[in-house]
Amino acid sequence: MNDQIPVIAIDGPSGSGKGTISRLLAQRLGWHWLDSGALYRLVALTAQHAAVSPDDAAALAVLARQMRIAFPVVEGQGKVVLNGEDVTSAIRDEACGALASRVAVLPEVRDALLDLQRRFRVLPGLVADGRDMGTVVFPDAALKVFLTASVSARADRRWKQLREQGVDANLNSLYRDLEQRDARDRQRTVSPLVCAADAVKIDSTDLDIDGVLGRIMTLVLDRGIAGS
Ligand SMILES: Nc1ncnc2c1ncn2[C@@H]1O[C@H](COP(=O)(O)OP(=O)(O)OP(=O)(O)O)[C@@H](O)[C@H]1O
Ligand SMILES: Nc1ccn([C@H]2C[C@H](O)[C@@H](COP(=O)(O)O)O2)c(=O)n1
Repeated sequence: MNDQIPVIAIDGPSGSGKGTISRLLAQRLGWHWLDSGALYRLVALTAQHAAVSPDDAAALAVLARQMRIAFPVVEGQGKVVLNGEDVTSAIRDEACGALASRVAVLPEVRDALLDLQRRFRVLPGLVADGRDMGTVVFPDAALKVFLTASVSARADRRWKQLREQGVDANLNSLYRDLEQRDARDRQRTVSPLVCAADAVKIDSTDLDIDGVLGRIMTLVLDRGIAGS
């Protein structure tokens, strides 16, 4: 039974910093990391490659179950490999994120990814980030964090992130995209983005990355979830 293996669930809206914080936290603890959003992005990319409609729930679920995924670390960089192809950059573009948000509303797709996500729970522990880590996938997580930030702060961060990658993005359209994505993630009927009743809410609007990480590490140590 792997329910003895500790999980820290970090949920929140797009751009709140879940991925950055979870990766750093997993590194700090020496635990595994699950970026569940990457799985939905991989379904979206697979659907695009196979010319499957984002509304064809049954076909998408079949694709989701057939995906061969690996997360190797190459020269210190985490990579995402889908059916033998390096798709690390391809899954990160805004169009793929928007399509992922669409396929993620489908219960058949969510169901197809459930066991896959739970298989990441291996010793010594797992930091899992997404929208429903604390509510659906790991409801028994030792610590649940709901990370938020204002839409303006998130749009600004995304704009800077894209600029660093050499992508010329428009701040207003990023703001609108985030609002749309938030609405879809919060309003879907299955596993909507909600703060679990037993989650600790952290608003990172006025906190830097070290500030957020420091707060979570304090919770981890106070609760005796990990040694250091
Ligand atoms: N507290 C913070 N202060 C400033 N910048 C931050 C903070 N947290 C994250 N960032 C930056 O914001 C950007 C978005 O963060 P990240 O990709 O981790 O968000 P996310 O919630 O995982 O988004 P998504 O759900 O869309 O994958 C990154 O460039 C990251 O470095
Ligand atoms: N546990 C999850 C993770 C992600 N999604 C959906 C919602 C997002 O719009 C999309 C991409 O996620 P991101 O990489 O931006 O974190 O996937 C979800 O529904 N449940």
